Amino acid sequence: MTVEEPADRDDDSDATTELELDAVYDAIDAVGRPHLTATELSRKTDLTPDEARAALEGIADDGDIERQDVSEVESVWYPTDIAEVTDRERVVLFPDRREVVVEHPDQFTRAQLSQFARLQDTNRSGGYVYELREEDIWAAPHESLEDLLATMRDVLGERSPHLEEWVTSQWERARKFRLKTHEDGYVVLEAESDDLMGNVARPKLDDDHLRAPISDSESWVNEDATAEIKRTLYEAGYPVRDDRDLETGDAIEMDLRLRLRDYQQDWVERFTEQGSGVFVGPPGSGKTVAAMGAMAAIGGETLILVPSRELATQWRDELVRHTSLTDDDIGEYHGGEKSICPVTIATYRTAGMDRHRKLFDQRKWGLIVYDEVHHVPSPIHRRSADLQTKHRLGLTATPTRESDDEEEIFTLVGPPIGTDWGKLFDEGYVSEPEVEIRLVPWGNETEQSEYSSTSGHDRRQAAASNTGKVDEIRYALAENHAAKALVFIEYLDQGEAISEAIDAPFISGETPHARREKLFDEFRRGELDTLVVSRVGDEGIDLPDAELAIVASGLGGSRRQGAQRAGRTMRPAGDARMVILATRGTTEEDFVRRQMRHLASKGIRVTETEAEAVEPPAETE
Ligand SMILES: Nc1ncnc2c1ncn2[C@@H]1O[C@H](COP(=O)(O)OP(=O)(O)OP(=O)(O)O)[C@@H](O)[C@H]1O
Repeated sequence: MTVEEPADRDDDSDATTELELDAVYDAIDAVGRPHLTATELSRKTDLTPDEARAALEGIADDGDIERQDVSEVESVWYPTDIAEVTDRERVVLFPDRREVVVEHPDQFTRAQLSQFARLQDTNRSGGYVYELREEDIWAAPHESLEDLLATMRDVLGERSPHLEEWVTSQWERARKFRLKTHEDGYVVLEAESDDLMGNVARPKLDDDHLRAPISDSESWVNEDATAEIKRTLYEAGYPVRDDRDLETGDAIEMDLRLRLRDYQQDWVERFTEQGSGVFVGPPGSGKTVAAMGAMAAIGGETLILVPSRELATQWRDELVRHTSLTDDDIGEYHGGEKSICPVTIATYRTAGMDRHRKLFDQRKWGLIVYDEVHHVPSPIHRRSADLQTKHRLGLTATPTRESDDEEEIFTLVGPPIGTDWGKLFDEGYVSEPEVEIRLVPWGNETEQSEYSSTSGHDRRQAAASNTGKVDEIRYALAENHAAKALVFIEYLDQGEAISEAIDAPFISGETPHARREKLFDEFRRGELDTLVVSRVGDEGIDLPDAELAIVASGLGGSRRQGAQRAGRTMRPAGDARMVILATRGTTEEDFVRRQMRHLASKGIRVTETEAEAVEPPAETE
């Protein structure tokens, strides 16, 4: 069969046309089966059949595709590694729904997407569905609209004028109002236009917020109501930029004793430029050290807010260890101690109490650091968000709270910085945990019928306490026999039972402080390789590092705990693994899947397996 060369073809044109391997994969996709003929390829490209055949031969010479003669005149061509086509990352955009479906996204793609979209769903065959919402664009950590659009085009692989128009309007919407300090020292709310001030701000804010108009687009505001003003306008769809010029406290001389990693240096630079922000990174990724870098860069009096006294002591130790500060420079302010110094560490609870409030409010802090900042929006801690400070820095691994007021954190404290977890995993600063959901059968019929006949909390507890999980725990421990393992449980009696079944100590909120620290130290020193822990391990207490976390029950009421527990195995040490047990066919299974979608949206690899009640593998020496 001869194929006429098209008349307009230049006679000495080279017949073997350069063809991208991707174009072959696209054509294979299009024909819908894992191979194609040269004729089919020419139909999907602008090549003649002869050119297509010559191009395929060229690619086959590189070893990327193989040829199979199927008749005298016809051959089929197929990828050497079929996975190259089936597991290839593919991005499909639905602009009208503002949805992005990604097949097999790689780590970096997921990290990029998490900067301007939220993961809505995943399916078992590696499909991820992301949605772009207003608040995602408002909170995007990019410095300019061009940077944000560049990231989007990089991920989407195409330009969508319709979508970009919407993103631009949302980006601009987040810059319609700002708070600033007038040269005479009072605080002003400035709108981009008279209409916005007249039709949006003034109707929604009252005399407690606005003292008096200064012009048609500016109002003098009540300094103590700035957090309220920001929240009210945010809820009206207008995030407020906070450019107030607040004094820093007395200068503090402070040097870091360790070199900041490049990404930490980048975080600190972006923070000092922006004036506020939240370092979002996996546990163990160096947020605390980066915060010390910010303290040294700002050089003003610093208030550090933490969720518990244990963490206050830990911060003091880390500051003395990593900086030139001495114990005398650092004060602690909580139930146990009341001293205010150039660097003061206090608990959220104390900072939220009226009788202590004036002490904090009368000081012009140069910097406030909110450690575990996902605490701030809850009622007790919201008050601390009003404290006068020039710079506001949040630290968190999980900017999501049960009530989903993630945006609150970024409104109250500042935009996210450093959400690209992909790079942190790639550079090995944090070992990416492998999170595995294991669906476990019931231990016996009685438990299953108990579950079916109960509801609410009892039903959840029945699924969580399924004794079928004990075998699976033994199996997981035996599979990872060398790893140091933490077994998380939700219910105390389940903890006792598992502790006995696997002969490992059980630590709960009822364990005396001294015994708890003793067991943690033995675990850290390797004298113990397995501990069973209750919610005491969620946060506030610095759990020892572990390579394996088994969540037998209680991913808790929130995604935060799920991520926090994943974080326990994320320390930059060896292969971090997290196994989550859920009783098959119960609400626990659905619940766990939802938790894991959140982790997957932050770039963590989540897989799912069916656990069969089998004998644990024999111990290998
Ligand atoms: N630039 C650095 N150079 C050397 N070690 C570092 C650096 N940054 C962090 N580390 C070490 O890595 C470990 C984790 O750091 P850090 O406590 O800052 O992480 P984190 O994100 O705050 O952890 P968590 O979320 O659990 O609080 C610490 O032992 C710290 O000393």
